[in-house]
Amino acid sequence: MDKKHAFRKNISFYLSVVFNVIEGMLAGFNFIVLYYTIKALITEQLTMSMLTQTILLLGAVFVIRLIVYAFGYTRGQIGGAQVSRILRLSLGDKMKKIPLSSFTKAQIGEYINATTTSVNNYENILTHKIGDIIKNTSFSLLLIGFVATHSISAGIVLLCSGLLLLPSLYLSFLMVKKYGNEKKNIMTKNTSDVVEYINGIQTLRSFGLGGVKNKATTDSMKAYSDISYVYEIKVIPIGTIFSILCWFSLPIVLYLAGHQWLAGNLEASSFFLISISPLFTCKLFGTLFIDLTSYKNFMIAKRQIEAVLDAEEEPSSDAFFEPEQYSIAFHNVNFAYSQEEPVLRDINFEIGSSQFVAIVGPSGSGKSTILNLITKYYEPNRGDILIGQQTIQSIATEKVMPKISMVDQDTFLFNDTILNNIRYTKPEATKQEIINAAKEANCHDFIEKLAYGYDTIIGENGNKLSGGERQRISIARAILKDSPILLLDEATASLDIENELAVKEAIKNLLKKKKTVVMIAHTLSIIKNADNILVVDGGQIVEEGSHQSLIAEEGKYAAMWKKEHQLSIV
Ligand SMILES: Nc1ncnc2c1ncn2[C@@H]1O[C@H](COP(=O)(O)OP(=O)(O)OP(=O)(O)O)[C@@H](O)[C@H]1O
Repeated sequence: MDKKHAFRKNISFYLSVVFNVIEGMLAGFNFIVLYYTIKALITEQLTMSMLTQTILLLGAVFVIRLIVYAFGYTRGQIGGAQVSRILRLSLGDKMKKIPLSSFTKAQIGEYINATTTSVNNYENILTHKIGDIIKNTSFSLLLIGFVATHSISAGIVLLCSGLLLLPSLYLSFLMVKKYGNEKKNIMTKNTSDVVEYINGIQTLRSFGLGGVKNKATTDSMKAYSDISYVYEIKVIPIGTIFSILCWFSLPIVLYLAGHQWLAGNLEASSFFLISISPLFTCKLFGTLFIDLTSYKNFMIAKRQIEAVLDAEEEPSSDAFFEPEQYSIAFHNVNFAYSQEEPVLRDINFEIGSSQFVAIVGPSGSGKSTILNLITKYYEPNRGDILIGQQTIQSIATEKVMPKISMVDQDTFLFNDTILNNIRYTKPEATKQEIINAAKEANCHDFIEKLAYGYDTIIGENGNKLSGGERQRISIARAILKDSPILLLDEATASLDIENELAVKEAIKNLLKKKKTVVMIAHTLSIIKNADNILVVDGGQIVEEGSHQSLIAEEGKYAAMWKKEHQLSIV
């Protein structure tokens, strides 16, 4: 869906504009009726029947106005809701196309604000602000026009007081541009910080950094309240000065109308009408100033939505991807998360279809990055990655991902039942298939012991489960998905002995399946039988071979093996 279509207004919106103009006119009509009643009173022509007719007329206008208001309001609400629905769908659609590498901490705040606050604000412009602005403008113009038919000079004064809106709005728009944008940026950062804070609340509390001591979040909240204060401080004086200047129209109009009346050029009823008109116009102009400033402010929301809709998309491709076999190859692959720091340098390896290859190496050496490139979370800066002899850079992520199962260190679980969490990778799976996968993943027994078994809701990101249990659920997902490539990031070192053994057993069951397996191993005993072991250090493959050959080589791998065994003896 293109950007133009996402913001396109609909017939309901335009109808609400028409109804708002009519409502503004009808509000002015009351004023005119009042004028003729007063005129009849002053000229002593007011009779009971005339008064009754006037009241009936006002009653009828009131009912018509009520109907027009109801229609205008409902149309405006429906129109606005339809636009924001299309906007939300467009944003959701866009999110699917944005490369995963763009979901950085800063961008997350931007995306959350764009899809929530900004869409709400933009909807508010359509459903309330535009209608109010149109209504008040048409009422003001009708009033000024009516006054001008009795006294041109008074009409000009009222018009001039209205025109004071132009310089005032120019100044307030400058403030909105300066501080409104800054406010938006701070709010975006604030959202990112709050998301990070909530995600890390357990860790923060364990270090006693929960409340006010969490400086980053507190600072960002303070920065937001500071900028909001500065913004108000800058805009309020402009509105106040405008109001004061606008109210000068009252004595001037009084003087002009009085002068005309004394000279016998104005009827008493017209004098009365003209003298009270500034009371209405000043109120209307004040409201217009506030509404137009808010309108400008809300337009920042529109730009924030536009920025997300304009974000660079992953290159799409119609290329076919159904390889006959699932070998994986890296040819001279170079990669850096940021330009200054290369993470992988000239990586070359071949993994035959259905082979089991392990990657080992020190922390930060680039092991997970290799998996991130196979899953297309990131694209290499140089070199080629091939699956089944097809270069995957030219293939859409959604075509590659179904061929890969990933068992990561950070298992993401939904706040749903265990059954649904496992089923996630194969929505059509039967309960029996899920139970079989859970048995192979070594989690059936602990699930059965839970009060509601497979129907147990596991909490936000599975927080009711232990680390080992979460990992086994993730393995069950991979078993159920049954894709030809399996990427594993084994992280059993942080588990207690019971969980470590259970996870290792589950991994062994997973490895029995005939798949192309790439496994990052943090403990070496589990990969002794791998077809090939890649030893990564400083973003390069420094050794490669079977367990026996690497031990015989007496290099890095042999040293790691020795250390692990010394540790296990201790
Ligand atoms: N998203 C990222 N943005 C920027 N730098 C990153 C990102 N992810 C990893 N890095 C950096 O890239 C380097 C390699 O990280 P990687 O996670 O691939 O190492 P690893 O060998 O898997 O480490 P570990 O065994 O500790 O998981 C590290 O210096 C790390 O700080």
